[in-house]
Amino acid sequence: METKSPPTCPYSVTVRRNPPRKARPTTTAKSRQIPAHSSSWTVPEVPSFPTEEILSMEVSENPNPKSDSSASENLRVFLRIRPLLPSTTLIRDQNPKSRARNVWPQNPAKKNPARDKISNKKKTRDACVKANDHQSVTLSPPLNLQESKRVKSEVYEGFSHVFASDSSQEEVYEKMVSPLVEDFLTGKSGMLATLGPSGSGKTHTVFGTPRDPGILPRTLHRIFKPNVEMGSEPRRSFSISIFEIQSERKGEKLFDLSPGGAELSMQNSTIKGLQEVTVSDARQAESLVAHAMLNRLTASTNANSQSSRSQCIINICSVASKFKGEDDYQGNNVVLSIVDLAGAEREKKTGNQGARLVESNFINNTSMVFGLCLRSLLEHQKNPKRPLQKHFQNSLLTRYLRDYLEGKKRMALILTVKSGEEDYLDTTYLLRHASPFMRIRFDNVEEQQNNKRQSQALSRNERLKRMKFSGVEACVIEEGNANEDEHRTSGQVCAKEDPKIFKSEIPDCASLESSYVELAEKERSSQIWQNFAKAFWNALRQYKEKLKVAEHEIQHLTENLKLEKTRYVELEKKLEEAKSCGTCSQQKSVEIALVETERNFNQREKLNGLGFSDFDESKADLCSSNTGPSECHCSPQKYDSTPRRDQVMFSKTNIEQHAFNVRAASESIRTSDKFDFNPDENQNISPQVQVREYCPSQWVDKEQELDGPVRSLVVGVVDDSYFSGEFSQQKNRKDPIFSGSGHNAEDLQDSKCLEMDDACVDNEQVKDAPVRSLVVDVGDDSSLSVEISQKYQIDPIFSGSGHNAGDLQDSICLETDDTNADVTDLTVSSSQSLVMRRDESCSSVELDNVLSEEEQGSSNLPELEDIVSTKVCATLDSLVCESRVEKSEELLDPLTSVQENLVITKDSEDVNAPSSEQRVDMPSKPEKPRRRLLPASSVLLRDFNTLDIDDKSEKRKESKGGKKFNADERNRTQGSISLLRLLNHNVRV
Ligand SMILES: Nc1ncnc2c1ncn2[C@@H]1O[C@H](COP(=O)(O)OP(=O)(O)OP(=O)(O)O)[C@@H](O)[C@H]1O
Repeated sequence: METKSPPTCPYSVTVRRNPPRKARPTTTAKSRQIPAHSSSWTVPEVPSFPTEEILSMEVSENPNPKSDSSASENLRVFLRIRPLLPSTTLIRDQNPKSRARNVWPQNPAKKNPARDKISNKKKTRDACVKANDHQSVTLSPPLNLQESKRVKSEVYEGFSHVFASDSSQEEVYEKMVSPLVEDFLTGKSGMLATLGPSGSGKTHTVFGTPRDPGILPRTLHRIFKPNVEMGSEPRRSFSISIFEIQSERKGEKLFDLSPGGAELSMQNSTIKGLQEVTVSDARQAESLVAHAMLNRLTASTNANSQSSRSQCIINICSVASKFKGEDDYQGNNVVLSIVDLAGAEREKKTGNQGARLVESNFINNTSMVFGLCLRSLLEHQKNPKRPLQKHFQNSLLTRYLRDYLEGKKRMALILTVKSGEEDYLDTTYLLRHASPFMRIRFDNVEEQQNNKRQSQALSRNERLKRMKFSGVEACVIEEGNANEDEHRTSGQVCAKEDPKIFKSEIPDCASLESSYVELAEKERSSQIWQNFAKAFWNALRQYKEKLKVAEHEIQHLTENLKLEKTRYVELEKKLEEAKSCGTCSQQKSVEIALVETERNFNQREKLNGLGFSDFDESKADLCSSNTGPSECHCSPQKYDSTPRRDQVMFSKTNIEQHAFNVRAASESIRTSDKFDFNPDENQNISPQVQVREYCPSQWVDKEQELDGPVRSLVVGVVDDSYFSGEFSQQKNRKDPIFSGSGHNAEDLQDSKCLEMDDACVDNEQVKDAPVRSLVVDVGDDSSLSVEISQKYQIDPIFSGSGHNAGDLQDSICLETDDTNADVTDLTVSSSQSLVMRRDESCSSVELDNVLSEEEQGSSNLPELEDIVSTKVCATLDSLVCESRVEKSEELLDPLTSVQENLVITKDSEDVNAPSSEQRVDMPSKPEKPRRRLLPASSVLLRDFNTLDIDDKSEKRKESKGGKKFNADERNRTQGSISLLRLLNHNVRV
């Protein structure tokens, strides 16, 4: 069978029970069985948890119903003070006739009647106990005790009522017995017991005299008194049973005091053989009582001429009667008991001997046990942990009165005391021990007695609540118990062979008591379950709040996780982009490595595989073929403002020295296809070696000092061919590495002139070389760096970096085989036209800070005050060297153009270049200005934005353009664009 699982509830609690028992097949269970073919079975609705009902319930703090003070009743304790009797009365009491029943030996106190008489007179004079009010008395010790033992007066209060010595029998009845009688008539059982020393008036209070009847005759009169209010005589019948418990040598025995009574026996608080004499009127009752009094054992003692020697119990039972077929529940099994106890005696005082002494011991023992039972009950009620002692087992009286002494039935006590000083000890002993009994409580005595009616009178709401928490079974059990109790009670009554009411009373009360106990337990369990449910609900509510908080935290963490994921994705994207640009980064890194390589001498050797001395032109040429792009890439690293600022400072500091800084950077060498940018080819660059062209006649070499490795460019002009070389030298190193011609700087400086045989490279080979860059590096301390790019030896482009002219003159050594020391007029046509003129003995360089109109618009270097950085398109046409113009024109391609940045110090307009002879002696000059020459690539990229490559190249191409270069026009343009893009991209990155 396919069953559907109930829908999951997020806040449901699964409770696993023990393995289920096999339930009995009931009709209801069978009706709920699901047929196998039923496919449309729906999940029964689970009743919701009765939270509202649980929370609306008010659980009492003390679930014990017995603690309800409203339903409890304290033991009523009355005190009656016997008046001081005149001496005559005492003497009369001591009449031997009246003491006929007393046994020998007589009271020894009788031996001196005169002394007793005197003492009695004294007693009548003083009273030790006086009633303060209706509830308290003052006990005053006699004078002798006050003086000797310093005993002080004591006040006892809290009594239900204190009957003074002058109180009447009627008053006692009305205030003490009448309420009990009324309760008895209304169906409430009760008991009244007298307790006091011998001769204190117990018997007098109970029975009285014919002239002044006691409480019993008055009760009987009250019971059989016609009820005027009801308008008709009550349909009741009462029975009276009177028996006594007297002592014997082996123990106690019971005697029925009713007429024809005999010795009785007791079994489980039930007296067998006790006659219950049904009386119909007060007269019959009084007759029965009088007969009992005659049969009661009394004796004359020194304390009382007619002292009671037994415990007398009178039970007035109300027999059930019917009102026209209806049961009168109020009259069923109601008993009013009156107990006249024998007074405790002091042997010293009574002088009892023999049988009297035995009786006295029995009386004292019974009184003591009675008191112990009440004390135990009191202590048990004070501290429930203390068990209720079973003192009742020590006497027949207490066994019979067990329910009363255990607080299960309501009772009252009347204490009788004698007010004489001689009775002070008896009085104080009684008050000290019996007055605390007034704190004994009788809880729900009436509910116990009317348990049946209470169970039937349970409200419907309470039944529903009990059904919820105790289940239907509990309610059924409860009802079953009630029925059982009812049947049990009725059965006991029916099975009772003895028609006496007293025998059936005790079991019935026991059943009611048991029912009450069960009910109390159920009530307590109900309270416990309510508390549990409330606590459980509070716990669930707290867990629910915690769960909400946890869910909120989880949601927050989830959102954070999403954000982190998005960030991760973005970072991945960026990483991919970076990877995609990895070539550029790699390119950049290569460029950085390149710069480092330039500054590292050893690195250079590794890259080239050549030392300076091992330089080979062919290899240099090969390297130059790979260095074309590298020249384009090394620039971004040095294309910053640092060189410019250095130039500014340099120019300022060298104004007086007529120095000018010329910085020429060949930015774009477009004379060859190899200058097309290809970043993948950067790894094999060799920027140190550049062979551009052979200078036809002169060498221009100089060492440059930088902060790091020094790059200097040596241009050798040999006849009709250029030799362009670049060597590197580290700072403070005198062994620069020359690349391109195989000559070191020292050789160049020392000789100032390179022999063609040594430096010259095969002219034809050079002409075929694709690299067309010529860099002229001039100056010892100050240098002029000129880079000339040329393709096919036509129209070299001059690019210079700022150095003073004097140094230029000193450093430049342009020698030609043909026209050595001829005056050379070098003119740089640029925005700041530089004209270097050189006479025969020396070269002179003139700087004209005049911007050409053609390039003024593209000039973009207004920042520096003393430095004008412009793009210079220098050709050998504009750079006129008189002595070799012709040769150079023959060699240079007019169409070749190089954009140069020329930074010129304004103050160095006129520079007298030293003669060649002076130049020979230049190393001997003590003072040399500092030289600072940046590499051509750095210069190139620093002023990158100022370049106007395309236009000028186009113009120059057009101006000098021959048909030969028209074919390469497209390539050059693309190369420039590629270079431009590359530089732009690197600058942004
Ligand atoms: N309130 C009273 N007014 C007048 N006389 C009283 C009062 N109480 C007691 N008496 C008298 O005191 C005497 C002793 O009383 P009673 O026999 O009742 O004492 P008791 O306590 O019963 O003594 P016991 O315990 O020995 O029987 C009786 O003669 C009685 O008449």
